[in-house]
Amino acid sequence: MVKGLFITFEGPEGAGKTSVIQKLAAELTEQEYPILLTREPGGIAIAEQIRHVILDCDNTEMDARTEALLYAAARRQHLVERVIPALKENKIVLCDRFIDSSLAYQGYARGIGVEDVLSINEFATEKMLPSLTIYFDIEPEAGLKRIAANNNREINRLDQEKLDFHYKVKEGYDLVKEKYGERIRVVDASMDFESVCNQAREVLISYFSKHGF
Ligand SMILES: Nc1ncnc2c1ncn2[C@@H]1O[C@H](COP(=O)(O)OP(=O)(O)OP(=O)(O)O)[C@@H](O)[C@H]1O
Ligand SMILES: Cc1cn([C@H]2C[C@H](O)[C@@H](COP(=O)(O)O)O2)c(=O)[nH]c1=O
Repeated sequence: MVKGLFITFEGPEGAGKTSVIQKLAAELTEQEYPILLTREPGGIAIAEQIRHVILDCDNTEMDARTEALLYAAARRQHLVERVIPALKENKIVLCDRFIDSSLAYQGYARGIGVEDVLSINEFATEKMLPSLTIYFDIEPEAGLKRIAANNNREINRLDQEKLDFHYKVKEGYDLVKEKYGERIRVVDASMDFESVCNQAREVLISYFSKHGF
């Protein structure tokens, strides 16, 4: 039986998801919450290899459906190998991106269709969804500026898409928020780092206490 909490973090490029989750995961672990921090695509060896194929290839001509299938394949392996076993051990799994990224990026921004991308992902996940998603809300240009200002961050194939694409990603997320509003909480990610951490921490702690943690 699956017992823990499965919580995901979503948003456009450079919204601050990774930085905020890393800080909060360290704090919450210190406070003895049973946290597992992981990411998509990746988190385990096979999925990290798939990440490399999707994001680090020189081939800018990767077919949109191939891309969608690769994300779904990485998701499947990560779910069965890492997420589900941790949930069975009653852990709180914090995952940097999940299915909503596929719906926004591949389904909407690439133009494959949100319903088609949902359907291959339902096959991959056997319809498993997170119970809570924290959405980092920021204008695409502001997020991209943050990435450009950080010389240490790798720039991947999707970061390099035109600004238009990133605006479509945001529109895709708007559809996702309409469709799954009951599990999605929005934080204002345009604020300074400490304020964004405070907003996300508040959502998490109140969710944990409502769910027996
Ligand atoms: N609130 C903030 N204000 C200013 N800069 C920030 C803020 N949060 C994060 N940053 C910086 O912005 C950059 C992008 O942050 P981060 O990698 O955490 O974003 P992300 O949402 O995980 O991006 P991506 O999904 O594209 O990997 C980093 O250089 C980080 O230090
Ligand atoms: C899970 C997932 C991710 N993406 C995109 C979003 C980002 O451009 C990269 C992941 O890089 P990050 O630095 O770890 O955020 O992949 C996507 O298009 N579809 C997905 O399902």
